[in-house]
Amino acid sequence: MKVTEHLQNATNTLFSFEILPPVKGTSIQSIYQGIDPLMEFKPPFINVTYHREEYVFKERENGLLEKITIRKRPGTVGICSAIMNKYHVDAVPHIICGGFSREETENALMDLNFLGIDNVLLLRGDAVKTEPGFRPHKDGHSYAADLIKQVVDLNHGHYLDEEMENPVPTDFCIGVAGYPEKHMEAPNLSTDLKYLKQKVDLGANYIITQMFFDNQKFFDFVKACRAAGITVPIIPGLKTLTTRNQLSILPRYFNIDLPEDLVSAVDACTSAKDVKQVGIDWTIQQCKELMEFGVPCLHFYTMSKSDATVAVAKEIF
Ligand SMILES: NC(=O)C1=CN([C@@H]2O[C@H](COP(=O)(O)OP(=O)(O)OC[C@H]3O[C@@H](n4cnc5c(N)ncnc54)[C@H](O)[C@@H]3O)[C@@H](O)[C@H]2O)C=CC1
Ligand SMILES: Nc1nc(=O)c2c([nH]1)NC[C@@H]1CN(c3ccc(C(=O)N[C@@H](CCC(=O)O)C(=O)O)cc3)CN21
Repeated sequence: MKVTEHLQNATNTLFSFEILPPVKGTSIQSIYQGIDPLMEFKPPFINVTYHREEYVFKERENGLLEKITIRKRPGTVGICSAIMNKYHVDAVPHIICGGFSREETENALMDLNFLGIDNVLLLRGDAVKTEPGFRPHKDGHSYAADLIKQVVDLNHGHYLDEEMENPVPTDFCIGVAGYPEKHMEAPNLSTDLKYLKQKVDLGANYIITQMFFDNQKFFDFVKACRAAGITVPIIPGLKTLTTRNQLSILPRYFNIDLPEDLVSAVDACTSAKDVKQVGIDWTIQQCKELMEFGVPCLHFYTMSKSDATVAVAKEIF
């Protein structure tokens, strides 16, 4: 079932979460271990991130370094299928532009279609860590908007090969990312919002936001979206702060601010356990306010570690 149908049918705030494929060489059990403890909160859908190739440098016998391209975390399509089979909930694969040609993307979409997966979250993807900025694949897309066009085309039965006879159209429900504190590369929030509106106008059915720790930022964002004519559901994305290091990691990776009260509460902690509890309590408070605001769903970035999200969900759902 489509995410938008889950949202329409819901009588209460929904719970959903996101996992990432484990590194190559790990068993599927490691995924189930991250999901099992969260199933009691009845997620109607689970997101699975998509990962492009990365570069590693291996030293050769002659001492020179060899640049090798690997995909550390393949398997999104297979994991989505496994999740749907095992838990009977919907899986939402992320599809990214970076690192993939249009043809490779179409092939992944075919597999999803054959597997009965009718949801996708369409993203541009991050820059490769060793590169200064995002570089599109030579036969791929530069922006999430272009990927949306490709999926909408397929939904209308238009494949890359225009000469196909009577191709069967797909029927994907399309999610996209939104940034309450603007995307790190956007010159300002209103320009970012203009591109978000473009994604919705092209066919995105709902928005999931980047994590934020100050609910006011989310409330203002929803208001700005509505004022800009964006009418689709907006799902808040939440991450529980679990370590002191994240005070500097999260702002740097995700271009977000951490509220002063949260930072002082973490500063006052004397153990790692205390820090985690502060993070959990903060997310619980965020969830309560967001529910009061009337969000359709609370989406958790668990990144396959379920314990903090379990602690939050126990208080909320
Ligand atoms: N790996 C994952 O599963 C997830 C990744 N992300 C990350 O979110 C980031 C960006 O993805 P999206 O939001 O989908 O990208 P996007 O293509 O919507 O936007 C990327 C940037 O380009 C700008 N932009 C958009 N359209 C433009 C246009 N037509 N002309 C000029 N500028 C334009 C935006 O303002 C933004 O700064 C990436 O860093 C992605 O990896 C977000 C959520 C999950
Ligand atoms: N720009 C961007 N890229 C992403 O891949 C991404 C987003 N935003 N926002 C939504 C989700 C949330 N994502 C993530 C990714 C990692 C952590 C995380 O907890 N990272 C570790 C540090 C990782 C490291 O050191 O490599 C942490 O301890 O916070 C959280 C959310 C992935 N997604």
